[in-house]
Amino acid sequence: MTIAILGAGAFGAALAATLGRTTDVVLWGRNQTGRAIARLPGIELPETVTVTAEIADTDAAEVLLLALPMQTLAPFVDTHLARLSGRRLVACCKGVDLQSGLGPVEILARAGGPAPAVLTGPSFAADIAIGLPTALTLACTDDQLGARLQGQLSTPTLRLYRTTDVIGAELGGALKNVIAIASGVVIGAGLGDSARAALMTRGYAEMQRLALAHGARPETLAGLSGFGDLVLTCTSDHSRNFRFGRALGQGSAFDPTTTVEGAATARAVARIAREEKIDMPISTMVAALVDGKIGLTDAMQSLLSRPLKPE
Ligand SMILES: NC(=O)C1=CN([C@@H]2O[C@H](COP(=O)(O)OP(=O)(O)OC[C@H]3O[C@@H](n4cnc5c(N)ncnc54)[C@H](OP(=O)(O)O)[C@@H]3O)[C@@H](O)[C@H]2O)C=CC1
Ligand SMILES: O=C(CO)COP(=O)(O)O
Repeated sequence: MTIAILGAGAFGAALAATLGRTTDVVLWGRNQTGRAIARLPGIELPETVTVTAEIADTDAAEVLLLALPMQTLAPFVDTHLARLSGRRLVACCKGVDLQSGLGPVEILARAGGPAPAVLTGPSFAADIAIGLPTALTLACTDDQLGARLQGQLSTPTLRLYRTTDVIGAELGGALKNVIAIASGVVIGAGLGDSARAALMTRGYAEMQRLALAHGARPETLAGLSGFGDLVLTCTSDHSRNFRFGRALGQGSAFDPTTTVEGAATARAVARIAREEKIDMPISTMVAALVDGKIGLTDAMQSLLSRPLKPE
């Protein structure tokens, strides 16, 4: 069996590194030259991994993993619709499309074919790539197909759990990035670990509020793709979303070429919350902060002065 990975960034390359230990992999990057991965330096890919900039090299693969930043997924699918049509597709991105408000699986469904899946959960690319133990969620509405993918995409160090709750898995992965930015802001502004714990907990409450309103199951939010990834991303310096938030909190500069999924997702979530009248104060505040519509002091004041209420 051959697995193709579209997107030779950090996550795509990490998946290639681990999957290449048990199967043949084609890793495609639009600007890729040679085998070194610019966004995951120092990783040597196994010989079983073919690295290419020619997308036609992915045409024979049985499964296609799309490891692209969320806001590039819809234009990518539209551009390559004929090539993706009818294929077995797995989204490996976290976020909500700003233009449509859709998650990655609904976007992949435009290509027709078998039910698309999403692979999400707590994992840093660098950990996966060097074979540290990692557990992720594979969500697919078709459980038979999900079971097959679970087997095909698990490796001795990458353990996949399976669910049919695609909405829950997608929204957990998308929303935790927004809360991770907020956690970074709290730490960057010197507000302390207690404030971060409060924010993570209330952030989790609002993740559940939105996800359950969209039909997600509570146990999915409590699992790897929700709570698990929230904990990892809000507490680790390895997270780009956390570091971006910390820079905001410190008032320092941040490299604009870094992928920070939570920024656009915060805007999308703030709009959905407004339209659907769902109370999402932290995500709404992150969107306003990211867009420079509110300052840090006012944002904190606004969160702390909300009416007291039952937990
Ligand atoms: N990194 C991680 O630890 C993890 C990441 N993820 C998720 O994986 C997804 C991808 O992130 P990640 O790999 O880290 O991001 P990176 O920034 O490391 O890489 C993004 C890759 O996407 C490519 N790309 C961007 N736009 C396009 C486009 N329009 N067409 C084709 N290729 C494009 C970039 O190519 P170029 O370099 O040419 O711009 C780059 O190779 C995100 O949703 C992220 O949340 C999930 C779990 C872990
Ligand atoms: O999703 C991730 C960990 O599960 C990676 O987090 P960042 O995108 O914040 O680096």
